[in-house]
Amino acid sequence: MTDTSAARTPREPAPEHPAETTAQRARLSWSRVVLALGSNLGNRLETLQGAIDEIADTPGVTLQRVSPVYETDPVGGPEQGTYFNAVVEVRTLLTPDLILERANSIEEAFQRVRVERWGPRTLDVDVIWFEHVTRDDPRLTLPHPRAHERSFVLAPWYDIDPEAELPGHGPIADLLARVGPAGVHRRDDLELTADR
Ligand SMILES: Nc1ncnc2c1ncn2[C@@H]1O[C@H](COP(=O)(O)OP(=O)(O)OP(=O)(O)O)[C@@H](O)[C@H]1O
Ligand SMILES: Nc1nc2c(c(=O)[nH]1)N=C(CO)CN2
Repeated sequence: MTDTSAARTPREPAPEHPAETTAQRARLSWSRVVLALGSNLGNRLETLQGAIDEIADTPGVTLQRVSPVYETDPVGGPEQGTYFNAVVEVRTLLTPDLILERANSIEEAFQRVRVERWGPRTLDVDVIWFEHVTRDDPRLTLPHPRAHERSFVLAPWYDIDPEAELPGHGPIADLLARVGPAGVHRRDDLELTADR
């Protein structure tokens, strides 16, 4: 197929920046994205709320939905304390790479230190699903390569979007039924808020 993105017809508006192509401008549309948050060190609830506030403060990102909090048994890694997990849905103008960059910088703001794989952490922010995007890149795999088998992701996600589907794996309702409810407990006595 011929790439006609650089060819402009006389009726097409001039780019705002001389180097900006039609294709680049077309990318400025809102995408839905699901992010998963986890914490098992320090004040877990305060950390999750702080991360949500940072996400909401990100230019080009609007927070749509925040899940209930789940207390969950650690999966993998060394012996460690239980996690608080939650999921948020946002809409964004940012690219997947920029969303990952932002997720990593929010982790760093909460003194996340990478010591060992699946080890305890103050904050983990994973990109679970990015509308219309699948990719195999190890720096950013979409959807998240382990989301389909993680009840600590599926249970809170199901609460805010029971119809959601994971590309390549099917409806999250089916995935959640498959992994079962063991090790995840909804903490209805705790709340995260979208509007602070
Ligand atoms: N969808 C994704 N979301 C977040 N990080 C990803 C994703 N796909 C690939 N990565 C890469 O995975 C690397 C390790 O991420 P991280 O340290 O958060 O792993 P983890 O939380 O310990 O384990 P897991 O990847 O199983 O959730 C990151 O440097 C990141 O570049
Ligand atoms: N319960 C629970 N277990 C985990 C979690 C997590 O967020 N919750 N995150 C991990 C790496 O992303 C590994 N194991």
